[in-house]
Amino acid sequence: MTDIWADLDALPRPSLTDLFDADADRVAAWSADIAGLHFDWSKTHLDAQVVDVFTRLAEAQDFDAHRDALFAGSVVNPTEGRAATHVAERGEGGVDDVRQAKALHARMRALIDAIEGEALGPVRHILHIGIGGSALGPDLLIDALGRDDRRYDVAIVSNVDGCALEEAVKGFHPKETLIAIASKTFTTTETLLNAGSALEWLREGGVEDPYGQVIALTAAPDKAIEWGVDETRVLPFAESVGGRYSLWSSIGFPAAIGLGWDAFEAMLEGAAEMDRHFRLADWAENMPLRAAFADLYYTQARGCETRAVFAYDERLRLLPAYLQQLEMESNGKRVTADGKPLGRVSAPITWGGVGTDAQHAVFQLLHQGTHLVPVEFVAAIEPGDALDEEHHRQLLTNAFAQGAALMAGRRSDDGARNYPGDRPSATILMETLDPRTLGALIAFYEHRVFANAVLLGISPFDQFGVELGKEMAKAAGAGGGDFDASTEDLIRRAGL
Ligand SMILES: O=P(O)(O)OC[C@H]1O[C@](O)(CO)[C@@H](O)[C@@H]1O
Repeated sequence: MTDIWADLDALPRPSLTDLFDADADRVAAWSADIAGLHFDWSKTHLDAQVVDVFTRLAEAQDFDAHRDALFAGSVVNPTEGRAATHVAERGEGGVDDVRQAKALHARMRALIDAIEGEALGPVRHILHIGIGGSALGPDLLIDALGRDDRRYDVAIVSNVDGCALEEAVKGFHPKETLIAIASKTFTTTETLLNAGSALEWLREGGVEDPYGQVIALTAAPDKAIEWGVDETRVLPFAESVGGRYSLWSSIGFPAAIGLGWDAFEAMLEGAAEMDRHFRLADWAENMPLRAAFADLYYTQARGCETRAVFAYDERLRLLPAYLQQLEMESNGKRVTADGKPLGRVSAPITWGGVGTDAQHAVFQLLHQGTHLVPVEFVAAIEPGDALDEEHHRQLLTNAFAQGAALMAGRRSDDGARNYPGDRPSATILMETLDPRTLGALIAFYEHRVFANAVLLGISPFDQFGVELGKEMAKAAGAGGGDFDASTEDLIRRAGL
């Protein structure tokens, strides 16, 4: 293994323009079309030699066995001793997991039918309360796909800051609002506090039986029932579906009801198509694996501490936030799956924004700063707007021009006007942004995270790093805890 990393460091470092000059077919060689998505990794520094080193790493890390285990529903989360069955939600996992996921989807659909049939009274607004993986996925789906023809007003509340809940219910009528409490564990303090306050809002709005307007989306049905949700309105999902991988399960309820069941199913099908690609494609053509090679090349060989994702599509403005949790909570680890020090850097910091806005804010650093930041552009060929086509033309030309400028740079004797160039970017171009393609896109990112984890020997499906802060917040809230002088002073000043 040591040899592999040493070999990586010893590789020659041709510039991007050298790589293009040396291979007339570079674009075709480093591009792929999968599930309605075009992936162009040609403006990265991947070449045959880099891939060769990482192929040896994949062999040394038994990549195929890990991937098979993921799709078989075997234990791939060793620290918690469980499988990760998000692929089964798309029909691509072990037989029993797929059967269970289908049954639970059927239950979700039946409840949606009942809600649409007004079995729970008239519903016009859906208030989804959850945080992290129980909010970011549904939020992304609804924001991206439900701009024009949302069947219900859907608001997603996560922050414990009461301003978030107050804002969310503005314009909602309590008697026509359904509350969906989304929490895998049903113990998350922010979610339960928001849920309690939402019930109070219903009560104050004249709803006689507020619990009658509440459903739960959870892997802990007993806890939801204990909290007061009627058993018939609990939509369970499997414990083995990780929070940040859960939008395919009942956590996706707001998308399934807000966009319609057909859209939800199309999203699952798009993800399944990407699953099949990841499971079956040879390493040389396997896009999530290839992207992971590039990710690792930049973090391990080029010292990149961050990577930036820019959606050149307003509908995907929540994508960077979604990816932050997916990538950083999964692979932001300092030990290997068996608890030994990693001895290397792990996941880069994911950040980003929306184009073209970001060009006028952060691109200065990308073009001329001292940090090397691999950039990713995500765009759709078909416009989402009905305005003059000049809008979309400018949107796409800007995205493509940024990639070109990062790579080519421009020499000048005037340092301030010199663009060094040779800065990498990758582009994902969708034919059209629809449920199927978005499902495939998200599944691509999931598998890329998994491939990165396997190559580094990390366990991507736990998140112990978030526990300590939660415990200390609880202690502080309960007036206990043994804090440092600074924290004690802040607590005192805030009158807590
Ligand atoms: O769905 P839950 O159990 O409320 O947890 C919410 C989020 O909290 C985390 O555990 C991190 O704090 C995430 O992994 C999860 O998505």
